[in-house]
Amino acid sequence: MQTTCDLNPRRGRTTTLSAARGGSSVPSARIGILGASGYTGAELMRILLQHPHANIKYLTADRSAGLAFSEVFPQFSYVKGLPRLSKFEDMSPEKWGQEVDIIFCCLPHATTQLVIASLPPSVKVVDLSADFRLADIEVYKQWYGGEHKAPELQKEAVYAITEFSRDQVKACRLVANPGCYPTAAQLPLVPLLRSGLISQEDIIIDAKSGTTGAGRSLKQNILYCEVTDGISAYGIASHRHAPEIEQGLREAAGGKEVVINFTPHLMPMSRGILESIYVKTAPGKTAADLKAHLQGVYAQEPFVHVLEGSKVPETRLVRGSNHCFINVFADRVPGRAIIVSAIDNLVKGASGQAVQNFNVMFGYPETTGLLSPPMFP
Ligand SMILES: NC(=O)C1=CN([C@@H]2O[C@H](COP(=O)(O)OP(=O)(O)OC[C@H]3O[C@@H](n4cnc5c(N)ncnc54)[C@H](OP(=O)(O)O)[C@@H]3O)[C@@H](O)[C@H]2O)C=CC1
Ligand SMILES: CC(=O)N[C@@H](CCC(=O)OP(=O)(O)O)C(=O)O
Repeated sequence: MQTTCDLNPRRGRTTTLSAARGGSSVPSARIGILGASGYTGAELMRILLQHPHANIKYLTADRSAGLAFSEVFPQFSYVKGLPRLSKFEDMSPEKWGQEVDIIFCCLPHATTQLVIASLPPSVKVVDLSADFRLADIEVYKQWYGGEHKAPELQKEAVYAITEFSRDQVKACRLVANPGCYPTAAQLPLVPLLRSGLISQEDIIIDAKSGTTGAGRSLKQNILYCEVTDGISAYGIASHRHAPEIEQGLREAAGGKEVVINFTPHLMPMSRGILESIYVKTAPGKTAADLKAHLQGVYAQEPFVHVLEGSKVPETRLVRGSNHCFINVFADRVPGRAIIVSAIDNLVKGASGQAVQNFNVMFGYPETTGLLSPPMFP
């Protein structure tokens, strides 16, 4: 059992563990968070403040640069050991690039590539934006509307849903953390395509998200009055997560082309992603076969759970946790199955998975800092 956990971001490079763990010292990682004043930044702070090997050195912001940490995040003001007056810095890697072992990039896409390219090569990176997710920079240009500014770095980036990529993550410098919708879709679909239990054709993903998915900056479409008491589809047939999901599914299908129908919806809730996914089963296979396969694949996984019986995954059951809940149901239509997948967009869909990847990169137990149970209701 751990007995001491110093939450002070300015602390030294080692964390003392208890005698029960052999009295050893495990090196802490010196961390910078770029874009720390947004939603994924706040969620990273919430997780890393409970992480025994996280030594948070720098937090950057744009509009909030120069503001006190406690002013932007009053919720953390009374966490023991946090200096209340520490301020958000501006983005000047030359000031701090030498003093961190890892940065988490929580910046809007297209703002990260040059920043990461300017860092010393010894600094590891987990990028939460979409800047390094698409392996083909032409596809990036088509969906993100501009040339990729760090094509060489793109080649070394590892797209990492942790459960599928541990060996590559261990060895890499730059992790492209997946998007929230793609995480909820690929966790059930990748094993099913790899095993040939479903067809790569006719995959329909009907997705719903809470408004934190859109970030913390002011936007008319996420104002309370625009979102409450209703549901709206957006990005119809044009959402940039479609090519990201297809990239992962194509690899799982052994390179065969996979084209999905993907429609996201905005829901009047702060957190959560729910996806109802419609698939065609392979000849002779049933929904029960799909479920049994996923149960086998995820039996030992700490964060991915195939629910028992006909229990239905819900966003409120995973809220605030790094868990993904999945279940598979037989459709009324012969030869088809319905998969339901739920995550918290800010945790398994962003900052939780980022910390899971960080743990793998630095050789810490993968669940470190991530074992808080879901908040309910
Ligand atoms: N929200 C979610 O559920 C998910 C988000 N992501 C991705 O993670 C990244 C962060 O998302 P999120 O936290 O929601 O976004 P927010 O809008 O909440 O936060 C963005 C952060 O970046 C800073 N920032 C904005 N523009 C610039 C700029 N030009 N230069 C430097 N800093 C800047 C902001 O500073 P300030 O506030 O001070 O202006 C803020 O700290 C995005 O790429 C997003 O697509 C990925 C998965 C899920
Ligand atoms: C509700 C909402 O607006 N969600 C965001 C997705 C958030 C996410 O995962 O996105 P990135 O690919 O930007 O990292 C969107 O649809 O653009």
